[in-house]
Amino acid sequence: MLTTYKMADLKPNHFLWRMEGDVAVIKLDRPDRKNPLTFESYIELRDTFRNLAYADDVNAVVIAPNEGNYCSGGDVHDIIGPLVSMDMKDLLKFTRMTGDLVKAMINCSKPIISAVDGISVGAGAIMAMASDMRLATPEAKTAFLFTRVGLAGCDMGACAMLPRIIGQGRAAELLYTGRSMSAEEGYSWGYFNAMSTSEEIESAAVTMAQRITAGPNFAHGITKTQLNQEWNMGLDQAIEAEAQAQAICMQTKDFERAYNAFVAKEKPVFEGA
Ligand SMILES: CC(C)(COP(=O)(O)OP(=O)(O)OC[C@H]1O[C@@H](n2cnc3c(N)ncnc32)[C@H](O)[C@@H]1OP(=O)(O)O)[C@@H](O)C(=O)NCCC(=O)NCCSC(=O)/C=C1/CC=CC=CO1
Repeated sequence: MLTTYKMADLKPNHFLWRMEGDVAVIKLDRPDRKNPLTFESYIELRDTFRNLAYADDVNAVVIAPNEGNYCSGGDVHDIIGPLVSMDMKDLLKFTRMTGDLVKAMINCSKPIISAVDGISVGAGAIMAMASDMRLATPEAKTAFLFTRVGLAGCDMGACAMLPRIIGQGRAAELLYTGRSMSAEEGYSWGYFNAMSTSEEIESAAVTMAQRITAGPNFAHGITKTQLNQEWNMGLDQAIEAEAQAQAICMQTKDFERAYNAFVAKEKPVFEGA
């Protein structure tokens, strides 16, 4: 039998988390350094997103800022420094591990919303980008600054994801120069879905997540899968994939509940299957 469990069973130690109803709110916990990622937090986030599919109590995730900043990327002292003297085998192990965090977020069947305040750079910017939706405060500064540390802009899927969100030319500029994208630019380019204040961004993201999780969560999982898998499909293949996916959704009780509620002129109550 497939094991099912709750968010608490995942026992994360390297980031903060709490539940807001069926929304898991997680945040990095190094506010004095603007919340960089350590080896441990990368791995724990990767494993958490991998396992969230089986957490019965979680229908969506919010990645929130901590003390005014989202994430300052890989920890320069604990991670970036040691990379300079690593051999190719270990470097590849590291870059694949960081890429696996993005894969885990994309493949996680629960919607992920990032609430971006203050600094969101390097791997932090990628984590926000790999989320389904993003909110920002006017203070949000987003930079894919790999080029500024002598590396290529194509890290953790950036060259695949960013052009799809903001367009090829804008993505090229940000990835070549490493310059900061302001919140205003990000909003006008469609990178950010909505704006909020520092005081309210976390609750705004939770409210947005709960508005989604009040809907048919099994079907939302299908939507997320198709949104991400159809990148690589031609239209014929996408339409067939959606035909199969929708036929599966039509077998759920949630679909029947929505139909019955419509006929009875009532609001449907979804149960996630
Ligand atoms: C732009 C900054 C993030 C913020 O600038 P500013 O607002 O002026 O704040 P500071 O005074 O610089 O920072 C406050 C303190 O935090 C420390 N700090 C900031 N970022 C980090 C970090 N990433 N790691 C460790 N510590 C950090 C900073 O040193 C200050 O501490 P003290 O008060 O003790 O001096 C700016 O800080 C900045 O540019 N930071 C570095 C950002 C960076 O280079 N991140 C890594 C990019 S690469 C990456 O994310 C991931 C990968 C993974 C995969 C493959 C390859 C490479 O990298």
